[in-house]
Amino acid sequence: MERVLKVGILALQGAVAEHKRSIEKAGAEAILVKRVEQLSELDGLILPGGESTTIGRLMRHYGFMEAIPAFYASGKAIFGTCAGLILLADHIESGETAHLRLMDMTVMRNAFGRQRESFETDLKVAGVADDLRAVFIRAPLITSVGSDVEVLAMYQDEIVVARQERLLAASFHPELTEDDRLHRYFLDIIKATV
Ligand SMILES: NC(=O)CC[C@H](N)C(=O)O
Repeated sequence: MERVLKVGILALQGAVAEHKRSIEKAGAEAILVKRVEQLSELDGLILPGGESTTIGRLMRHYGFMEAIPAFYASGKAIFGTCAGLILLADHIESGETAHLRLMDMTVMRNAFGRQRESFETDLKVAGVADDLRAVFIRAPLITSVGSDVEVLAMYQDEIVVARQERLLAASFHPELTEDDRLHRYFLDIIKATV
């Protein structure tokens, strides 16, 4: 029998409980991660949405800036949503947010401006769904990607879901809907690593 995957959710700030619920619904065990020592028991890690500057500051304080790249280098998978996507990026346009520089892409924070602070839409996500429900809240955009990054979804000519090997990034909040297909896709990425 397949063992149950253990997926950590970085629980320093942000939409933590919602990701826990989605991961459990998708059939894996969710572990709230507050200390770097917990990473060793995980098969994969989610960086949630929230406030990227705050999360980045706390990550630096608690040693995650070194521990998460080491976790990735050991062959594990990471999924960043919204603020979590910002934290994965190699480069952030303007601003001094501390970030991990793991994924070869440039992002712009709060890219939709004040008029469209939050909205919902259905997205076609390659290999995942033709109509994934996506909730955007003060969302970032991916403004450019390197050659190793696969673009999985666009919204009005802008990149909103991308993957680089075992890194997955979405600019919206997949954990705020009942639609858990992107979490299941992440579990499939993890399964290929264990
Ligand atoms: N919902 C979110 O995660 C928003 C991200 C937030 N605007 C930031 O830049 O950190």
